[in-house]
Amino acid sequence: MSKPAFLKVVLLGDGGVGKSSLIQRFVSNKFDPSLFHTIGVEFLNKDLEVEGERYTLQIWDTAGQERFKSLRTPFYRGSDCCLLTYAIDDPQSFQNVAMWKKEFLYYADVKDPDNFPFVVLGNKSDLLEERKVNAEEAGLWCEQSGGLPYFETSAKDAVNVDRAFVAAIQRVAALNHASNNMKRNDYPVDLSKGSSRKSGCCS
Ligand SMILES: Nc1nc2c(ncn2[C@@H]2O[C@H](COP(=O)(O)OP(=O)(O)OP(=O)(O)O)[C@@H](O)[C@H]2O)c(=O)[nH]1
Repeated sequence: MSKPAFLKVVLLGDGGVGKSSLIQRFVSNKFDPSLFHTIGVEFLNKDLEVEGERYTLQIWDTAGQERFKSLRTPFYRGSDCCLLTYAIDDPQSFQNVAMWKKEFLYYADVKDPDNFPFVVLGNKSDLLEERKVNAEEAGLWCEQSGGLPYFETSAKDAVNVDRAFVAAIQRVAALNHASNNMKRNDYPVDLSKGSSRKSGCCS
């Protein structure tokens, strides 16, 4: 059996939007309402299978508070995907999603920023009464930012958390598949170049 593919996943977003809680829900299926702010960065691993492929995810939880910026940014490099998180009861955290995307792209130094697999999460969807960011507005922003997948999640009630992580993996897989296809599509072109060179040389 082939080894699982290793993917580094990083969660970014303002302090208190629920990044640690989402990871805890996804990895351990638990919710701890007394979680305290993350200091710096931490990571957890999770193995799972998506569409017949095995993956080991290394999920990086970062501290969203501004004072921890210099501690978290060195860990963005080498990420395969990034979950940009806000809380639906916190409009400032939604405004800051663009800033988080920019910060990630600046420090992660990715090859193809326009096609990097981001997924956007509007967390705390259980707080319906306190909602201040509507789903349409968030969906529109994602659409205008290159068609980023968007999920409203609740780490508390276990809503859409698995789906969001799986969507992130599928996005990475689709992009890898597209680039492999591109390499395969290049192949006949190279061959034909080779054969024309060859014929040039020998005629
Ligand atoms: N109602 C509700 N509360 C949540 C949810 N997710 C997290 N919380 C609460 O929000 C608070 C902050 O959650 P954390 O997971 O620590 O947030 P964080 O984004 O990791 O915060 P930093 O470590 O400071 O960056 C905690 O009190 C959580 O219990 C959710 O889906 N619904």
